[in-house]
Amino acid sequence: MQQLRRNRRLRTNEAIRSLVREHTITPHDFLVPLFVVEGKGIKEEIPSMPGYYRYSLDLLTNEVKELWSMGLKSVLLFVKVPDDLKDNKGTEAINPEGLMQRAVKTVKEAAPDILVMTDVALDPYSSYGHDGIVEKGYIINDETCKVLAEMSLSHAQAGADFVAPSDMMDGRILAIREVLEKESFKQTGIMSYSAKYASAFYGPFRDALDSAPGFGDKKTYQMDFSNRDEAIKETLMDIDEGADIVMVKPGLCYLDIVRDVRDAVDVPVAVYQVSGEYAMVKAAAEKGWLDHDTVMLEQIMAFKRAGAHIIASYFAKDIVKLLS
Ligand SMILES: NCC(=O)CCC(=O)O
Ligand SMILES: [Mg+2]
Repeated sequence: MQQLRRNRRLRTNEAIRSLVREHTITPHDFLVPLFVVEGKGIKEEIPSMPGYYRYSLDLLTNEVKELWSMGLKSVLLFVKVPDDLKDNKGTEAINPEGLMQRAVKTVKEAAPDILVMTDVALDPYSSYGHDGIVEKGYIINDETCKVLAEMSLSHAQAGADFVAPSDMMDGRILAIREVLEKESFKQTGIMSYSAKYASAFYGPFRDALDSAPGFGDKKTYQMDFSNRDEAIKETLMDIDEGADIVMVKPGLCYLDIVRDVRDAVDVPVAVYQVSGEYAMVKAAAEKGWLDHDTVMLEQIMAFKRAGAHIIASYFAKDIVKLLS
């Protein structure tokens, strides 16, 4: 029989390949994580994240302007808190003059139309390096939610457009939503880290913020990486509690979860390509074992294919430079 269908006709050259391409990457896909420190004139490279930096507020301004000029219109802020300001309750997290609150204002001054999201979790503020208040070695849930709600309100008052709770306490989305509604921050959004797994891929990030847990691990609140169905339960509960955007984290090992969530929900889905994923590519490329740019592109495209609407990635600038 004569062969009538030949799939390779659609791969003949770049023109036809681009004509039939199912997914594309644009600067609008990205949420750019930014690490902020106290001080002046600081742009320090994170040792386990080559090419990624912590900025003091004065230098953050230039970075934000550059992102904006590249078409990167959304940032996600993290702060590195000095040790002497850490305690069990994360008191510094709700200081209206705290580093996060000042960072929000700095970013908005540098680029007034940029979308500012703030990390909401106690770990950078916790003397134990945990995402909640510790009592007898256990991270207590409901008391922690109250602090997270106060913290979210404080970020909204500083000008944050979205708060992004990354802690995995039960019921924190509802606690945050109620406080924001009551205090007339009805327009402030919540991007929930809904399905966040207890992962060793967060290692370099904990170096970046000096936020590694001082005892134990995070398995009593973050998800077990053996579980798939549980991600849907977590995600649907957060949507019921008022989450505007949901997230799966980490990224590459969890593409099945990204697709499951995308098929199950009617809100935008974000994925977080975490520090360890970034570090692996950088390290292999440095050794000459992988081609940095094509591997980076292939991974980012995998997130789009899996169904992510939003990609939080340390590669955002690299990608935009490569595509332009
Ligand atoms: N809440 C942020 C993290 O837990 C870690 C992110 C990363 O490893 O990039
Ligand atoms: Mg949950």
